[in-house]
Amino acid sequence: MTKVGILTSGGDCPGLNAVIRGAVLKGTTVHGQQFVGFLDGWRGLVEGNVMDLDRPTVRGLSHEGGTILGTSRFGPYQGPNGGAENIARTLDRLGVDAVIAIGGEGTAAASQRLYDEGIKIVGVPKTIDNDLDRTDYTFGFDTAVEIATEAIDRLRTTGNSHKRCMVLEVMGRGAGWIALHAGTAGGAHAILIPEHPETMEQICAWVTSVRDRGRAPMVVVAEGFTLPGMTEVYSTKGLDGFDRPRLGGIGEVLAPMIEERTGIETRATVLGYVQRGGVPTAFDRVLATRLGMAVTDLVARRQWGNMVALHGTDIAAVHFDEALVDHKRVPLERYQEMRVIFG
Ligand SMILES: Nc1ncnc2c1ncn2[C@@H]1O[C@H](COP(=O)(O)OP(=O)(O)O)[C@@H](O)[C@H]1O
Ligand SMILES: O=P(O)(O)OC[C@H]1O[C@](O)(COP(=O)(O)O)[C@@H](O)[C@@H]1O
Ligand SMILES: [Mg+2]
Repeated sequence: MTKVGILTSGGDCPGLNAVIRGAVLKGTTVHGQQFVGFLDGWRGLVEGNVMDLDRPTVRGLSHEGGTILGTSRFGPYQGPNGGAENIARTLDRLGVDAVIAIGGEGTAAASQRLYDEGIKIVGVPKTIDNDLDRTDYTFGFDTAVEIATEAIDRLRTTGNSHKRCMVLEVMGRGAGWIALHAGTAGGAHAILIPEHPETMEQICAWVTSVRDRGRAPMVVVAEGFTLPGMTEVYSTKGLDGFDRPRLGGIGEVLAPMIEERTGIETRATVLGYVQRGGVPTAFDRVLATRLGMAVTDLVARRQWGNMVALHGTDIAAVHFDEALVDHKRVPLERYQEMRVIFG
């Protein structure tokens, strides 16, 4: 019987538990596989820290946010027990034949490296920002868009009451998908994303034209947005575990600038981690469940070095290295499609 170890790595997002449940249910019933979970991402694999995963453990999990396995930004090459050789020994000791790594581009890069060094590993793509290439959507993104859209709807009523300009900052480090989708759904008057800088003059022109029609302007900005002339993303919170700037706060920077230049009272709201917490939407549960089920097929077929992906409505297999060539950013045409109705 094949024993499979599952781990969740990198930032969490709603749907991770549904992947775990999908994998355990299909893996045990269809492929006769047995499962354990590595605790806290790669750390559990490196340190050999596992929990059993069987049918009762995953009961009712698909609607639960977060990950029952825990996650971290610990890397598989970190520490005295890190590296492919040590990991192979640990897997041997635990009787684990294969690894399923659920994570984003960092996790996929680490998985690719381990695969190159002989570890039997497959993956499931995860990113709240929806910026992993070679998969149409990632689970968690739809939930984040839903939460951000509700925030826009709520900010709109208070903005209207006070005739204020409301700025909502959402996640999106290098890709503005959450801002674009939530801003579109919520009817924002301007959507600002990392891929396409806009000048302060243009932003204020949109805001002013909305006010001149007697409406309260709504601006949605992704945390990775930069104004022309800014050489770095806005960050005041130091670096994360992988030496990237911790983002957040560009909305608070823009609000007083808009107020000063337009004379319109402006308030900023940073949505932050609310976007990543709680119950996944039905769409995300379905996607996560299907990906979890499909990744057990990769194990059964011994398609090491691949991750599952959504292509249209089908689940496909994609090599880690193919998925890592590019980030999936918002194309200019896709942004311009909405930009024509800003203001
Ligand atoms: N190129 C790499 N080689 C080895 N390990 C990596 C690499 N990139 C990321 N990692 C490890 O994988 C962890 C997860 O990656 P990270 O980018 O934080 O999350 P995500 O998988 O969500 O993108 C990182 O904290 C790091 O320890
Ligand atoms: O504070 P943390 O956990 O590092 O996460 C914050 C960052 O992770 C993100 O949510 C993106 O992560 P993923 O795309 O890997 O899900 C960014 O939008 C945000 O800047
Ligand atoms: Mg990453």
